[in-house]
Amino acid sequence: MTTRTQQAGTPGAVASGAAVALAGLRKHYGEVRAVAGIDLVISPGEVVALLGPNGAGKSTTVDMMLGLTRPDAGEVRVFGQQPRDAVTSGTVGAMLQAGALLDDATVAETVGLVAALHRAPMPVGEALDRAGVADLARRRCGRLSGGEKQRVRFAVALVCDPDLLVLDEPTVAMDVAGRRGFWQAMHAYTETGRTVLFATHYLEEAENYADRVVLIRAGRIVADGSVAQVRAAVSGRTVRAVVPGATEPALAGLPGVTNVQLRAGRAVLHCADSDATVRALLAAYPDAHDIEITSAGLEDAFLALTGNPEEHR
Ligand SMILES: Nc1ncnc2c1ncn2[C@@H]1O[C@H](COP(=O)(O)OP(=O)(O)OP(=O)(O)O)[C@@H](O)[C@H]1O
Repeated sequence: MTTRTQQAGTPGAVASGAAVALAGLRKHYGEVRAVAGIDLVISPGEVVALLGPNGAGKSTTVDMMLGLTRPDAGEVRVFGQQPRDAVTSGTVGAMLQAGALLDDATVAETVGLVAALHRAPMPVGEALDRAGVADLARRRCGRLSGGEKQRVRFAVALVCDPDLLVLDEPTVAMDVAGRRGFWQAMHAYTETGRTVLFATHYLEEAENYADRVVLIRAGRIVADGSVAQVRAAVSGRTVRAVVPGATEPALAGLPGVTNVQLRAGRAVLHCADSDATVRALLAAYPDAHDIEITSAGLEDAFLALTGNPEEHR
């Protein structure tokens, strides 16, 4: 699996040109080690899912990225800026789980207030439209459902027209239709080349909407790559084929093969690198046929990589 993490703790790793650069990031809360050394570089235009079990350190990482929590060690840059500067300049927009909304303000007033704080906001109407809350513009925030509040928080994040959107579990409290609408809106936004980092528990959201998945366990990154790479890192892939004339030792010698079973000419090859295996298989056995390649789901990968978490010490 390709790993895109940077050299641990190197200040130079908060590299130029990156949308987000985290280097050697650590955070304790008393005895609890919430983040235990995270190095991560996100390029402009990437859509990245931060996945991990409860208490893995996702929110703490996001908070440090936004300047809401100060790291004990390490560095954060967002488009080359300190997190707080990036937030105040409107370079980054955030949608947090518990982002406060004023009960007595209407939706349009709420989004307008945030727009007024920024130098180059998008028109309030456009932010409401994009977030799918234009029909709620005159409703007081105190009278919104949980899912509607989430969409208003999305409009608040969008209105500063940020280059980077940071979303902490954005679809919590949304129903199926709300979730679908939310991701359609997100997709439209990312098509404009913006960078998005979202923390989620929903594996299918990572699978469907992220270019890249970063898996966190006990405050550390345990996998980083495309969905396909993260899946393959856990279990590899299985190649099944009918291979006339093959023997087990010959198949075991093909590149990328970790295990072979051969029965009645039908081979089952467990592979660390199925692309290399299939190329070599066809080169050595041009008559091989009925080839199938399967991989584990992201859920299998998630469970394998995030099981047995270490103590938070
Ligand atoms: N303000 C705090 N004070 C004390 N401990 C905290 C605080 N915030 C987080 N923690 C602890 O730090 C660890 C990481 O928490 P964090 O909220 O970052 O995880 P998470 O991956 O976002 O979890 P979840 O998926 O449950 O939201 C947990 O053990 C949590 O209890």
